[in-house]
Amino acid sequence: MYTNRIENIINQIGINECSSSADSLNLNSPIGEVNVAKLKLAIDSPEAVEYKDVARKFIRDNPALFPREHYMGFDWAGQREHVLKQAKSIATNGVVRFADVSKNPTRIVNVIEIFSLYSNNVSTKLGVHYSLFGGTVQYLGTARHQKYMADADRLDILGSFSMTEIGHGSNVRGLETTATYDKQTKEFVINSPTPSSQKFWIGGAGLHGHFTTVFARLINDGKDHGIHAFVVPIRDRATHKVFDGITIKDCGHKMGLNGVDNGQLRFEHVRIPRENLLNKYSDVTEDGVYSSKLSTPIKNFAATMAPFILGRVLIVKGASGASKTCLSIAIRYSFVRKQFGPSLDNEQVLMTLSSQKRRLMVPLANTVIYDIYLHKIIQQLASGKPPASIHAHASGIKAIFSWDAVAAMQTCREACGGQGYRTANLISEFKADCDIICTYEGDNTVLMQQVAKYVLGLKSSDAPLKPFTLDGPAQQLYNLNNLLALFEAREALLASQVKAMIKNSKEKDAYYAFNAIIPFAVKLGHAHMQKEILSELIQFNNKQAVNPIPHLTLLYTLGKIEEDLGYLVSNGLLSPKLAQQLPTIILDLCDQVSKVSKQILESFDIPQNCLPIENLVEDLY
Ligand SMILES: Cc1cc2nc3c(=O)[nH]c(=O)nc-3n(C[C@H](O)[C@H](O)[C@H](O)COP(=O)(O)OP(=O)(O)OC[C@H]3O[C@@H](n4cnc5c(N)ncnc54)[C@H](O)[C@@H]3O)c2cc1C
Repeated sequence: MYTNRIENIINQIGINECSSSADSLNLNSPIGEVNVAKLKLAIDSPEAVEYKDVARKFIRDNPALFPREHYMGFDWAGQREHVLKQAKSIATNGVVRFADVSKNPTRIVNVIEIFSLYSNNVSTKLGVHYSLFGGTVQYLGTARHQKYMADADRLDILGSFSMTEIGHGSNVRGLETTATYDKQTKEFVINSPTPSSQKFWIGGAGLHGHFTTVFARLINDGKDHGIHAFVVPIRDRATHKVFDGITIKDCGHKMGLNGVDNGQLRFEHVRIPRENLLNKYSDVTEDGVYSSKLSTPIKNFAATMAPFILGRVLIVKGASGASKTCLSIAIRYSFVRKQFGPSLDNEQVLMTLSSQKRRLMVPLANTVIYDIYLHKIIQQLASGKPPASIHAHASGIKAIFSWDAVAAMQTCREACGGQGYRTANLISEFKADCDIICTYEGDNTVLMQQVAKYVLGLKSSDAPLKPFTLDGPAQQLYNLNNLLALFEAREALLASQVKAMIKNSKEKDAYYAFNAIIPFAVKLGHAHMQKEILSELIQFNNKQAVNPIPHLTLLYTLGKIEEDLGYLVSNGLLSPKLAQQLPTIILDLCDQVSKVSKQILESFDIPQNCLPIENLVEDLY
């Protein structure tokens, strides 16, 4: 039935399956006509378009809840209350649902993307509750934990996720909070043994939360079994009073996301029932026998981190929504704002400037390409049996999309000149709210090392290097398969260089040997992700050539090659002659994409109330 629904949508829109291959796509010719409906379906994905449209409709139908002034009329406390009101209304109307976390992740991640077209405050408030709290309970819990779900679904109770401590952020294995089993009372005792073990930054716990999932070291009979997750009630549902033994402080005003209440939590010998251990993988019997389905504490730890995959996809969706709105604001402005021209009585709009096209079209291409790549990760997640690669690839796309999104928002701000700095024009709000996505749910620099370690662990990284140089006429740079071969050769070379550096390191200890080469590992992570994305996009374009996605794929790819020109040329992977031609090819592509950029923005189908009230320039013209 589900397949039929997708086929129906495809038939209605008339997507031409398998009409051409990336080889035969002539990317050295102008972009043909753009059909906005087809493009929307391709970017949103046939599986998700229906879900996204439900969320779009909800925003459009509720202008009082989603005013075009966003949070400008509120003080800090008022903003938090309004974000809670938005989240509750979304929940009670069934637009976001707990069951989707495990049964239909495609729905929840796409719905949340649409709310981030409006603001990352509301999408984060929802993401923390549904994906971090709900995901932990659903992925790590068992039938005995389902009792929380019905109330939590309607946001009658609010959940949070307590992993980070003041002393340990990225290094989760170093957490100090303890959960000691007391077999006399059949309870776990949750304790913050040191000042540095206080939970910090816990989203949703500062003001509103009733429950939190605490990540703590499970101690049984004096033995430390490593990090496990526990459901801990923190506030009384009826009185909202914080329970005895728990101290909660507000983390204070932040650079952004001030509609989300982040809290600091300290536990002093807080007792919870034995059953509150999320026991999908490990358990302690009533009489105190610990068992685990996983053979080692490291494997148990890895399983405990599983909910992060959904969380990371949600973060990327947040970056995607915010980027689309900011790009929409900046590009629309560039089509109306006039400045300079051949004469004073013939001033031209900003979008006629080659520099404006160059700055805005590359981020626009990146946003579309990352979005399409994400379809694959979401499908893997939704399959219920994701491949082993999903952890590395969800981490990798989270890191590169968030880095590029934050850079894109700065570009959008500058592209609008002084108007970009005006709060009412919203870019500053998105920019401040999104900055943190580079750090939370895994710091990007740390995540990219995980991608590198994944690549270094692949058998293919031991294969002998094949000589490779991309050379010849400029036409070579228009062929996506050539560019994929270039990306494959770069990844293989980097992997062999990183391996050699570690092997030949003067450091005896493996930790220090890796530490000495982290920047190269991060570079390898980028190289791998760029190759994966291009490979996926070639397959996508081969199946359905929807204008202008093949040209956007080329622009994304050439942009990434240009960012790494030094390495590619100095290592002989790209000829200096082709490297010289690259900037003009990119500029020409940006010019072409700018001509269809309004249709691309239309395909994002951003509800009007997500956008600034005056479209920046109506004041002026
Ligand atoms: C607004 C906000 C909301 C949050 N919400 C939550 C929440 O709901 N629940 C929760 O549990 N946590 C939450 N966090 C915490 C967040 O996940 C952590 O901030 C994050 O994991 C990074 O940890 P840290 O801040 O301690 O930075 P650190 O880990 O101390 O990192 C500091 C710097 O050192 C670098 N670094 C660290 N280790 C390495 C390494 N091995 N290699 C290279 N570089 C390294 C990092 O790149 C970074 O630049 C939130 C944080 C914020 C700011």
